[in-house]
This record gives sequence, structure tokens and C-alpha cells, in this order.
Amino acid sequence: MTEPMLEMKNIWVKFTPAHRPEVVAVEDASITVQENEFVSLIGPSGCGKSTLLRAAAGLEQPSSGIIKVQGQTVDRPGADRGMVFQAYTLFPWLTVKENIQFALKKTALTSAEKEDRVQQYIRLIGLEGFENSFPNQLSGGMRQRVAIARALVYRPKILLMDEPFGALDAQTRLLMQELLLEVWEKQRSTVLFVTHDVEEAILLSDRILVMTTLPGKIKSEINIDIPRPRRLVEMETSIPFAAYKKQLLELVREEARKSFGYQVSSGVA
Ligand SMILES: Nc1ncnc2c1ncn2[C@@H]1O[C@H](COP(=O)(O)OP(=O)(O)OP(=O)(O)O)[C@@H](O)[C@H]1O
Repeated sequence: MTEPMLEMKNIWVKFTPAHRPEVVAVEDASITVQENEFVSLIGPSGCGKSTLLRAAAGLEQPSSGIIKVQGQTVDRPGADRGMVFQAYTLFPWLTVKENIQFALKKTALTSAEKEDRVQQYIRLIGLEGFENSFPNQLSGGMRQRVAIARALVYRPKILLMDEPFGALDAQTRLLMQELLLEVWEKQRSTVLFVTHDVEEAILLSDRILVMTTLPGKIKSEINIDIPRPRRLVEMETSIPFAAYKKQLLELVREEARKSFGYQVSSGVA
């Protein structure tokens, strides 16, 4: 059997902030993501989703547990894992093209190959004509498209996305979800995606992992058996979509209520 693309085994992450009690952000979480699989992590606010994703990226050191990318243990950031964050992380002094090109700096590609690759990704994200614009000349959605192209351009083994559309208005968010779906369906890659938006998770994912309230554990795993290619407008009104949404909202709300310190009373939202 081939190794999973990402394997996280028995991960614990603890924080010890100064003058405050220790926080167990992630408790004994184990997840695997297979090659070309799109997996989302959802859960109530503050449940440890970002911490788990940051651990996968090598940005957070787990207190214990093992992280492997295609069977190789990793304990620091590496080019095998691309990250896209909620905040726009482009270099403001570089143009769109230069921002994307920057990601190829350490690759062995020739200048012509780099140029081709960058153009290919600019086309993929629909930003032809904006190659020479600076980030402050772009809308939030356009900036996030550049961030996605920059993470994909060097073809990491796995893309780690932390609420990448969280800062966008509802309409732009929808367009970005459709764009990501289209890009991913054209060029399959392995993605671990953090969101608190249940509909976004259903639209995009092959599988959804629901986390408990703090300390974050993996509570449930739901396979999304909706055929691809998917389109949100068609999916939204479908019976399976509504059933997944109900199931997932119930799971997340149950946890959110616990974090507010009271128990679920039968079916009340
Ligand atoms: N560097 C840190 N130091 C101390 N505590 C931290 C640190 N980073 C995260 N935490 C705590 O760990 C817990 C989990 O945080 P995390 O950001 O992973 O949650 P989240 O599920 O991504 O939240 P949200 O959906 O609100 O973004 C929170 O209680 C948070 O306050």
C-alpha cells in the first residue's frame, strides 16, 4: 500500500503562556490525507483547527506525536508543504508576477521555465492583465488568488489552507470557492483546509473532520459522496447537500454549546 501524503499520529499541542494556565490546544489528534484528497477540518471557534494545521506546516512544534509527509518524518516547514493563510501575505513591494515568481526562487527551473510556469498560474487564477500590478492595487479576492497561485506554483506535495476566504465578503468568497474548486478539479492536489463554514467544507471536500471544542480532538469523520465536478448553485439545492449540512451543523453546534458551558437540549439550534 502506498504511504498517505500526510499522516499525523497522536498529536498533542500545548501552550504555556506567561502568567496563565497551560492550554491544551490539540489532544491526541490523528489524521491521514491521501494523495489528491481534499480534506477539511471544521469545528467551533478556538478548538485548535489552526494549531493542528500549523503543526502540519511545521510552524508549531507538537508536544508529542509524529508527522509524516509520504512516509518521511517532518518537524519543520518545508517546500513539500505550501501554506495559504487568511491574512494576505503578499510582498507589497513586488508585483503579482514577482510575488508568484518568488516562490520559484530556490527551484532548479531555468528562467524560461519559471516564466512559463508563472504565466500558467496567472492564467489559472484569471489574473491575466494584472501581472504588473502591486498588491495594493488589487481587491482582497484578487490578492488571495495570487496567494493561492504562489502556493501552487512550485507544486508542493500538500497545500495547507487556513480559512483562506475568511476575510472576504460573502459574494467574493463564493467566487473564490468556485475558483478553488475549478483549479483543484483541473489540477488535482492534496489539500488540508481549515474552515468554520460548513457549506464551504461540503462544497470542496472529499472528507470532513469535525473537531471537538478545546482541547481539540477529532470527533467525527464524514465522507462527502457528492460527484464531481461540483457547482455550488446546483449543490445547494440538492438533497444530499442538505443532509450533510444538517449532520455537520449538529456536530459543530453540539461542540460550540459545550464551549459555552451548557449541554445540548434536543435539536434546538
Ligand atoms: N501561541 C499561542 N499561545 C497560547 N495559546 C495559544 C497560542 N495559539 C493558540 N492558542 C490557543 O489555542 C487554542 C486553539 O487556537 P486555534 O487558533 O488553533 O483555534 P481555531 O480552531 O483555529 O480557532 P478559530 O476558528 O477561532 O480561528 C485557543 O484557545 C488559543 O487561544
